[in-house]
Amino acid sequence: MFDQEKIQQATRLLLEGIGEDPQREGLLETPARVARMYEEICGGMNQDPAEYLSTTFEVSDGGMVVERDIPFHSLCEHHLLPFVGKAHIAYMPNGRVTGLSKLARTVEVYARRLQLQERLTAQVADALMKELDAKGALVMIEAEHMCMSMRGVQKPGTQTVTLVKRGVFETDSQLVDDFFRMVRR
Ligand SMILES: Nc1nc2c(ncn2[C@@H]2O[C@H](COP(=O)(O)OP(=O)(O)OP(=O)(O)O)[C@@H](O)[C@H]2O)c(=O)[nH]1
Ligand SMILES: [Zn+2]
Repeated sequence: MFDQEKIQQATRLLLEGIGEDPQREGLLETPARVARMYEEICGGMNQDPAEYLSTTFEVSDGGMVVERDIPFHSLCEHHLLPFVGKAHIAYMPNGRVTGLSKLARTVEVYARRLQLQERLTAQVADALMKELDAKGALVMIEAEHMCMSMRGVQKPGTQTVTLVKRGVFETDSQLVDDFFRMVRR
């Protein structure tokens, strides 16, 4: 359950911790804004992708489906800073396909949580396998982590690329080559 009051208290403490005065005019509403913001950007925590992926349509001869360049933002669980990028999804249907928007919605469900990029990538692939009973799924995510850009090692522009293959994509390298051609144009 999302606790708006706790986030507000924590935000006031955070402001004090960095030497700010939570009572100054510009900051008075900040705890409430931050609480609303977290409820929004962590809104995937109470969602299950099955809710979306249950919308399916029959196909008799379904080839690979690729949705590329799905923009997303998530929060790294180590620093609570955003990581931002694009997800590319492929799956091999098993008699049924889902609605195109549902692939992007599945990314949203898992991105709107505290995450590791590797886990996000695997969770999307596993959801497609389970909920669509797909013959295979492949998810590639490219993202820039603000915790590497704004602080710490300070390497803005660095892209982290993660890839998870399930089912037929684990054994059929031709399919994986096709995916890369489709994603890279
Ligand atoms: N594998 C993985 N690591 C991540 C992700 N997001 C952030 N990290 C890393 O998590 C690590 C945490 O390392 P720590 O040494 O515990 O924390 P830190 O002292 O803040 O690390 P630096 O970022 O190197 O300053 C860092 O190397 C981050 O780059 C992610 O999605 N996946
Ligand atoms: Zn981080």
